[in-house]
Amino acid sequence: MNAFRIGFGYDVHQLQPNYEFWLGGIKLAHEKGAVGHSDADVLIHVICDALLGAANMRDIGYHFSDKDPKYKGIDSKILLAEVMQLIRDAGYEIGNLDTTICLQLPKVNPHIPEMKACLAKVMNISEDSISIKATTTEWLGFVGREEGVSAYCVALIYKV
Ligand SMILES: Nc1ccn([C@@H]2O[C@H](COP(=O)(O)O)[C@@H](O)[C@H]2O)c(=O)n1
Ligand SMILES: C[C@@]1(CO)OP(=O)(O)OP(=O)(O)OC[C@H]1O
Repeated sequence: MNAFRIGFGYDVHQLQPNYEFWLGGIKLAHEKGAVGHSDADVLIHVICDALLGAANMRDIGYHFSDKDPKYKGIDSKILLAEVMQLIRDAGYEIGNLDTTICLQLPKVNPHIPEMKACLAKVMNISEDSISIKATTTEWLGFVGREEGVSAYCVALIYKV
């Protein structure tokens, strides 16, 4: 049975002062931002990894190397659009995505509708296909110490 395939993504980025905080395609106002070679949008990165994993097409760093100056500071929405092209070129469409952001502060719930609208537009899928959830880690670990943000995504894709 090859019609439906699932994929999983996990990623972490450091949080530091004087960096922008891009998450789910939008910029959050916060005293810390995410550090990476790209804009460090951890939610988009896990979506890319889950989709690539579902299609058995390696991972985000395989396609967009963090050693390549071409990707320095790049808007992760551009990478997501390229991943969607790879997935569709291989004959797949998205079933649904379910994601969890692990972040102590700030609260992201008020921003989730805007993130969903943004991602749905980039991916050309319905907002109903994208679930975004958030949790703190109750002040425990690197997330709890506000040293970093992590995220998880599971994705279902199917052959069209
Ligand atoms: N950065 C975050 C973290 C959590 N939320 C929302 O708050 C709820 C309670 O968080 P717990 O970690 O105490 O379970 C959580 O279910 C989310 O709805 C958030 O918006 N932003
Ligand atoms: C996105 C890429 C490329 O700019 O860089 P980062 O922003 O460092 O992100 P990460 O998830 O660590 O690795 C994937 C890289 O391909």
